[in-house]
Amino acid sequence: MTKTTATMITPDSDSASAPLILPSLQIRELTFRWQSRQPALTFPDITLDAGNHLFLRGASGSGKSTLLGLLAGLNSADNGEIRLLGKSIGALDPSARDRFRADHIGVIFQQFNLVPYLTALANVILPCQLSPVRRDRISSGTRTSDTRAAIHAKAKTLLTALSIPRELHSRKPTQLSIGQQQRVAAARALMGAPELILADEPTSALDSNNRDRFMQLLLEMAQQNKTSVVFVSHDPALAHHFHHQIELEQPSWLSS
Ligand SMILES: Nc1ncnc2c1ncn2[C@@H]1O[C@H](COP(=O)(O)OP(=O)(O)OP(=O)(O)O)[C@@H](O)[C@H]1O
Repeated sequence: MTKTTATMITPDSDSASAPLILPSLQIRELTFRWQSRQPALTFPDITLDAGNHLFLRGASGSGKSTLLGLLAGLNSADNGEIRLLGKSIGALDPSARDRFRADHIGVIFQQFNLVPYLTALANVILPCQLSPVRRDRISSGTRTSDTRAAIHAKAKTLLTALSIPRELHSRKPTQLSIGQQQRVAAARALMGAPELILADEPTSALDSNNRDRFMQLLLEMAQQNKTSVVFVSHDPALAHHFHHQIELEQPSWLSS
């Protein structure tokens, strides 16, 4: 594991010398201001290669969730650039950004954001209903011509691999424990093998045994899919699971 504060930015994807495998994530000179009178949050330059896993930590208020929101395209940067899979997301209009997120990014939120009226299985299938790209990745990787059956089978396999037994697949999220809800959220993020998973403190409600087991399962499955992971937590005990780590510094106006 290396502690990374900044790495080299690779050439523009549009140029003739662009590498065949683009980094999952490139950030350059990024700043964001929640309110016009508030000083800007500034973020280190980062390059994360495809399939690598990055642990993003820092004190409360250092901007971890803000950065994840910028990467997910939920907010737009004031300055600087974010490239995901070689594409500058600031150049996309809001609907193209939503489409890009649905096709290429799995998100695990702090509160999991499972749809309460859908079963665990239906929650996991959801990304394939929102994205033909993720749907096609599953149907092209199977021998059956029945896409719906292939998607259901994949969702069940993922849930089972994440230790959600079959008898719980038809339960609604409120009928599951916090740890089970979290693993359903992880299965949903992994569905259709997105190139990047963004996870915001999904282990904060777990004891240390369940936390370590969850980390192992999530990162093993991401590795199988060659999915990059950016994982936010304030807990340094998780750092050893990752290829790289970055610590965000608390803004001086918060520490004074
Ligand atoms: N919606 C918002 N409106 C205004 N300011 C905000 C908003 N969200 C966050 N901030 C401010 O931006 C800064 C960074 O917040 P952020 O939530 O990104 O930090 P964090 O590192 O994720 O913190 P924590 O570990 O406590 O979750 C903080 O000073 C916070 O008060």
